[in-house]
Amino acid sequence: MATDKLTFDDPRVTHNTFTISPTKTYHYILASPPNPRATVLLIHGFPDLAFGWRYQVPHLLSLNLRVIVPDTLGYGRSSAPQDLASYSLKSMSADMIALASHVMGSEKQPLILGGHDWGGALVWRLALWYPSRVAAVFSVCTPYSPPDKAYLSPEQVVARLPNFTYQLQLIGPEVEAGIAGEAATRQFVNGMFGGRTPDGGAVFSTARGVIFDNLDKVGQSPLLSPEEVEVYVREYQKNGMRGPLNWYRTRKINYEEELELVERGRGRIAAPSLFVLATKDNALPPTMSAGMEAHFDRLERREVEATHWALVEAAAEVNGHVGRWLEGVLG
Ligand SMILES: O=C(NCCCc1ccccc1)N[C@H]1CC[C@H](OCc2c(F)cccc2F)CC1
Repeated sequence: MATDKLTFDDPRVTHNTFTISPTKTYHYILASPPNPRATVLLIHGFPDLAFGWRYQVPHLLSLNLRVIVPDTLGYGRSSAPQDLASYSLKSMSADMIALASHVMGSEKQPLILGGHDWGGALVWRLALWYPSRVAAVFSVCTPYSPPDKAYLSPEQVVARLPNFTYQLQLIGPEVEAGIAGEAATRQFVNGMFGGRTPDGGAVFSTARGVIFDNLDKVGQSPLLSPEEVEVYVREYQKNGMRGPLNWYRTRKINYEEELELVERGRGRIAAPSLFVLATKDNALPPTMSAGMEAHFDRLERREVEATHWALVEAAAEVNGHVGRWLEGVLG
């Protein structure tokens, strides 16, 4: 099926803001059918935006679902607070529940969570922190990993998972300083979304992170139209890269906050869950999800032939898997 996608100012959606505190406002896209049977909250990853779910929103609308899609903390038209603690998964889980409660009001309809990449890591933690609020949860690309019983530094994680080596660069000052302003952001977006240099060079690799020498030679992304690249460039001007990169700087805070879950023996997800694996995602390779079903009561696993950008590259397949799974969940 030809996969319909939203434009940024699509008439089928509204753009809204929700203020949590004086320093924390979220911008979110809302798509509401007349009598929705459930609400889906979609959480994007790095380096993305609410706009990153543009191929999924029309399909979910067609299933008579209301869809809430925020720019997550640090991104787009949402706030990028200075304090690192605001970017912990526990803190952002509370923000997402507050946003969903605000939109759903007193309605007692099911809340379904969907995440991609870092948004996948967040929806798994939301299911742990708010089990009574979450009717079902799906993640594209990001497997579930239970809260750590012992602290592992980023360096120790990389020793175990070499595919995360790029995170050592993202935690540091280089990308925050080097990807600023329209030109560098345009090169970064084209490169992160598959653009290559004339001799086929990449702008990013999991082993090296951002390859700055290739930035000014990168061509057009094969996954985004030039107009879509300009959406990312425009939306990234307000906050820059500090907010997005802060998600990589909260390992210690996440560990300390999540000890509470370990102590209460809450590392298991009871809600109906779906994991959609991307066979060519070299940041989150298939090996990482081995054995994750041990932590679930009801996990469905599917896979799509795609790189990290499965939401775009395999939009119809992702929509098909999520749609069929939702029909089973909603009955
Ligand atoms: O860094 C991320 N995405 C950027 C990908 C950039 C890219 C663009 C284009 C092509 C390839 C790559 N994602 C994060 C998402 C959360 C993950 O942390 C949670 C976690 C663990 F810590 C341990 C075990 C499993 C687990 F999911 C860590 C990677």
